[in-house]
Amino acid sequence: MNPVRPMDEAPQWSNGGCNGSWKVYAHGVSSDILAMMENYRTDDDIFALATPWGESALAVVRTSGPRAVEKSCLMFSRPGALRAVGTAGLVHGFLMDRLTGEKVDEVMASVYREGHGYTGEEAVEFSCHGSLDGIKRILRLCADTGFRPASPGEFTFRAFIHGRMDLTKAEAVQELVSARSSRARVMALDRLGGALFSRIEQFKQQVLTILSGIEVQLDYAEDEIGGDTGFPVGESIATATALENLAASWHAGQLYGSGARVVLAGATNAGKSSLFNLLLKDERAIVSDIHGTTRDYLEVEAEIDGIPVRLYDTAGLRESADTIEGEGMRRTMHLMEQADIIVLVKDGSVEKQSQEEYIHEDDNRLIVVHNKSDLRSKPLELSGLWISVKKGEGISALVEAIALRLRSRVPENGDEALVIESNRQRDGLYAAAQALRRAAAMDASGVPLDIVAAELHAALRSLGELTGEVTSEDVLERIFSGFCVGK
Ligand SMILES: Nc1nc2c(c(=O)[nH]1)N(C=O)[C@@H](CNc1ccc(C(=O)N[C@@H](CCC(=O)O)C(=O)O)cc1)CN2
Ligand SMILES: Nc1nc2c(ncn2[C@@H]2O[C@H](COP(=O)(O)OP(=O)(O)OP(=O)(O)O)[C@@H](O)[C@H]2O)c(=O)[nH]1
Ligand SMILES: [Mg+2]
Repeated sequence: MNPVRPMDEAPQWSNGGCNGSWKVYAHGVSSDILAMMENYRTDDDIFALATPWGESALAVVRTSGPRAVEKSCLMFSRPGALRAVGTAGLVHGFLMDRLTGEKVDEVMASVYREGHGYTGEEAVEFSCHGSLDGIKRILRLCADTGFRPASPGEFTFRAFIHGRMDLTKAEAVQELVSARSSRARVMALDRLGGALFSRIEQFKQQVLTILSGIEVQLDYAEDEIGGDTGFPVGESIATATALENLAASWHAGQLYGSGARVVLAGATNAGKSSLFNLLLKDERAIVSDIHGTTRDYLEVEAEIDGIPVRLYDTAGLRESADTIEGEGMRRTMHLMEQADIIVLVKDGSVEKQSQEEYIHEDDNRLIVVHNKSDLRSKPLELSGLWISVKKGEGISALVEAIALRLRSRVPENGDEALVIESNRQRDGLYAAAQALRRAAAMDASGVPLDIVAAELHAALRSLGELTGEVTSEDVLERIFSGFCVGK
């Protein structure tokens, strides 16, 4: 066994950040759904590091559960002061190891009583000094005191179970944490504030109105055959269209939330690495006049005109017998396959380009740029943009072209101001819209109203699943397991 362990190795009950996979097994829990859920229960007390695993000014260790205050008292120097807190309050004191009498850290404890705070159950948060060893010690103290390490998203899960938020708000919490652009953050904050929830409630009301109109007819006109059923086709189609518009906002949500892949590719020596450096305003990539300088690709997170992008500098494409260069080119081809935009950089100072056989110029993801315009007295009348990385010319036009191309891939979502990000929400909205369209089509072809009504119930169910009013354990597991531990 290697006795040397890196100081920053995450302790066993921390996943070292987001998207870890803790497995904690439930034994006998309250409601039906909870009983089915493997990793989440609400009858015990949980703890987690809520801040990143790393040295920091402060670190927050949070706890929650029916006996969180009582348990916290066991490891706090001023249990009386903790117990005396009303609905919520802040107490200064020391974390102590009861068994050894050891003073573990000086902290501020935030106390929330049942019915208050984020989770809506008893909770105590400790703001500690952010040293790695200190954090490790505090997490061990929590475990020794009888708290259980939280699963990903378990605090938010509890907030949902205790009715503090619906599923659209819970999803917004994680979308807010992982927002990669200010637009994505603002949109997530909007959803956290209930904008999406209210919109869905409005849709539900519309469907309910249609449904109640039908049910009146079902009750009173059972023996009437044929004729106008009075099904509101116009309203149904209008609601379906509005649902589809909101669903289509997913594309914008993805663009601003997850971003796009922009790959710089082309012949060797064209100036890809030079352009990469210029766009990042940082000498990240090696530049030289030797063909085949870049071999391993470079990858950097950037923002282009408010859109988060992952920018790649790749190995140049040319005929080469060098096996390492060949591997680099194979990786370039792979990145090009996955790209949202390929900026094809050509050396504008030479006639014959080596990349031509590797790239289909009719690919609609392609933006062609001719570099080194400074070496030509008059640029050739070629399609594509002319730039000079050396002189910094044409760069803003290129950036604009990239942003424009990315935005053009996002369909219009009517006058819908809301934007969604989650695939689940998109699918649910489309499902509801389809049910409404089916209902309208059925009515038009003379299908009996009670069968038409079943489609409207299906639409309501899809909408109810979005807020979590109707749910199943696997939906909940899927949503919360994608969260950070500690959120
Ligand atoms: N320390 C800390 N900061 C945090 C969180 C947290 O859990 N703890 N949050 C977690 O993500 C977010 C804030 N979410 C929260 C939501 C409600 C309440 C709360 O105590 N509500 C009061 C009502 C407040 C009011 O009336 O304005 C209550 O329930 O009594 C606290 C945090 C971001 N910052
Ligand atoms: N005159 C001129 N030279 C440039 C310009 N841009 C890049 N160069 C030069 O062209 C050479 C190749 O640049 P790189 O950025 O390394 O080219 P690359 O496309 O990354 O090449 P590989 O990594 O080999 O595929 C270097 O000597 C650069 O200084 C430009 O706009 N004008
Ligand atoms: Mg290069």
